[in-house]
Amino acid sequence: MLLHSNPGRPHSLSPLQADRSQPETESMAGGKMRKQKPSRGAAGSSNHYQGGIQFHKSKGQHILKNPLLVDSIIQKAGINSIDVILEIGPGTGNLTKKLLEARESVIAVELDPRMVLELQRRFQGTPHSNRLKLNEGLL
Ligand SMILES: C[S@@+](CC[C@H](N)C(=O)[O-])C[C@H]1O[C@@H](n2cnc3c(N)ncnc32)[C@H](O)[C@@H]1O
Repeated sequence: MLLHSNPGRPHSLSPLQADRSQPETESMAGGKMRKQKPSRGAAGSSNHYQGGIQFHKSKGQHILKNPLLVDSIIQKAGINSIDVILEIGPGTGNLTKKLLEARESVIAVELDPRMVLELQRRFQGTPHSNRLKLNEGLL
């Protein structure tokens, strides 16, 4: 979910909702995608993998695959460079990356420590890292 601080126009947009119109998603994180056979968890929810991370649908871990969809989310959110974005659940950071490239300041809160690690790996030492505040936790 994406929230941004535009005083005149409070707005939220859920990538999860946007994603449902797309086929099953699973790619595009920092490295190359390794395709593996999906498995079924004990609760019956299917999981899938990307770059060695197993995603849990029960936690809403549907990763944005299509860069055009990411662009469209950013465009529809109507954000601009003076906004501070609160991104709830950045996952592996595909949307985060585009936001940072668009010179946005991002506060990202992610409940899954594995994703937090992936985000740290992905953004640490990049030119954008000073505009990203990463927090592990539940919102
Ligand atoms: C749809 S995925 C993120 C997709 C991501 N935006 C992308 O660009 O690929 C949702 C993420 O939100 C996290 N999440 C779910 N509920 C949360 C909560 N209440 N607080 C923080 N993170 C949460 C999940 O662990 C998951 O990584």
